[in-house]
Amino acid sequence: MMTDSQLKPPVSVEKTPLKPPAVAVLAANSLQLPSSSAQQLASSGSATGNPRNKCALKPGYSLMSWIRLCNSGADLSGTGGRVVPVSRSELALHNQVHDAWMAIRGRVFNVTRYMDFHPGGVDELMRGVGRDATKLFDEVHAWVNYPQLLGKCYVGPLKENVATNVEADLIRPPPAPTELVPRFDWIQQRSELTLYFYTRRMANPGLLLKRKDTSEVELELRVQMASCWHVFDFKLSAAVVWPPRAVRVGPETGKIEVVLTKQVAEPWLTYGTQEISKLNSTYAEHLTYEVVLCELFNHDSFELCLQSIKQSVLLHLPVGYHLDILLPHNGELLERSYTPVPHNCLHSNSEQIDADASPNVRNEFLIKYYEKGAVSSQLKQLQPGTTVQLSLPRGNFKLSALESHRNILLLAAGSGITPILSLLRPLLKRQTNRIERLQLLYFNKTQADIWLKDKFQALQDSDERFTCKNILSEAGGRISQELLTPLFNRQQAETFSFVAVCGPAGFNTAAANSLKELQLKPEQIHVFQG
Ligand code: HEM
Repeated sequence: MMTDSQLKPPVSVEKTPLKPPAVAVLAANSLQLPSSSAQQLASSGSATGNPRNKCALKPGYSLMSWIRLCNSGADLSGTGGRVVPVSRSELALHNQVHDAWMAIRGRVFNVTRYMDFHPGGVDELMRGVGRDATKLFDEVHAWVNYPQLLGKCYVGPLKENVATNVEADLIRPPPAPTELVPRFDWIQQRSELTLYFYTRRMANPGLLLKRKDTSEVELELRVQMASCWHVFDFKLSAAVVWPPRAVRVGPETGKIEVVLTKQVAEPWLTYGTQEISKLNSTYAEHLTYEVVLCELFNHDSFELCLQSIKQSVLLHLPVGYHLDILLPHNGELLERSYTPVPHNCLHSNSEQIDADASPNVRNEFLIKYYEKGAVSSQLKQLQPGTTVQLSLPRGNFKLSALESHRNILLLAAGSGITPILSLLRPLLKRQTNRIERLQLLYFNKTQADIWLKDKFQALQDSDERFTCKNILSEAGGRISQELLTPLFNRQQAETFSFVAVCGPAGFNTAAANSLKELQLKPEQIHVFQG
């Protein structure tokens, strides 16, 4: 009898070879793993704990042993810690198993000591030595976090790249391919089917998952990358339970994982079939949602919870994106943009601003109402069961723009906190170029106006990198250059190098002007327009 762990998709059904879902989960400066994953990985030898690892590593060559070696002070680059620019002809000389260098994205690594630790095996790694292996590396596993794994093996820049800023090169995302179609993969266990989609690092993808009618085998899955949607129409081999058991979208890894429960627990020969198509940025669609909850949150705001009709749609927004809520009223269509608050932020028992992998069949909003506000005053009166329309997620926020920044300042005013809120978790969880300091200045009129005060306090208590300071206009606090100047002390190494701003138009303009006066460049500022 087959056990779950023995069930693997037959390779023949795939056009491309099956590759594992993989991203190295490593802390930035030193190679470290959270202890639970470290234990898990120590036994699997895979950078991700992925059980489908192809190559059995020799005893003593697990990921943990590699981390230990990296932290041992051994000279893994062979240059005694010096950074040495390397010409192509020099690189070509290091093409032996006992003397192996490899260039990836203009940076040369000495991979000699990594050979036996490489989960794909020595022969595979040897395919890239003595040359620029960027293309090959990306073809096999673009998601692997090589700067971190090979940090101690860095020899120097490839000479034609010497003129570039090497440090920036370390953290710069790979150039975006003009047309990147997410790569699909799948694995199964007796009772589960997991679909994987790989976009690219820092792609910050969005996801829309739709059950077709009430079908248990037909699913439409759309991956949003910037303004383009890649559509995967699935006809599964057999019925699955709706909604999925878990959905994980990695803004940083670019990996999407959808775990479906099979209605009948048995091995499948294949996942089924799929057709791929593309929708361009002009594509507009409205999704019908119903109100499940609409109740006061504080003296001038309310909470609105929307769920897709028959729970047939699951929506994960790219970080920093928003939706338009559309509401018919007196023959007109009222329309206003709102950013949902992170999943579980309002209703989890925990004080944490956090989310889990439970599928997002609901979207929750915190909305400030204005007595004379055409949209908010109408939305506030919605009764459970009423339907509204939601647009597809929109936005121009680029998570990758923050990748090279470790000290980030967030300026939010009033309800402008919602897009800022969506950044907290992805930034604090970022593995590459780990955040050092994330400071939120939250501007409100009075104490009573502050949203989610306890959650911010809890986050501050649990993560020393995060601080939240409330600034009240009733106490004379307001956005100004004087207020911001002390935060930009260029003598300090950890001065803020990126600022995200969201508030009413006047606040945004004042913040942007002050930041310009403080010599921040436009690429160091993102203003979410309210
Ligand atoms: C450029 C030449 C390379 C080739 C041809 C290559 C090939 C492979 C192959 C075939 C696998 C198994 C993946 C699969 O089963 O589909 C693999 C896994 C892996 N490789 Fe490489 N590799 C190369 C370079 C590197 C480098 C430079 C690193 C260092 C960071 C690396 C790190 C990894 C990791 C961490 C895995 C395991 C991924 C997982 O946990 O699922 N590889 N490689």
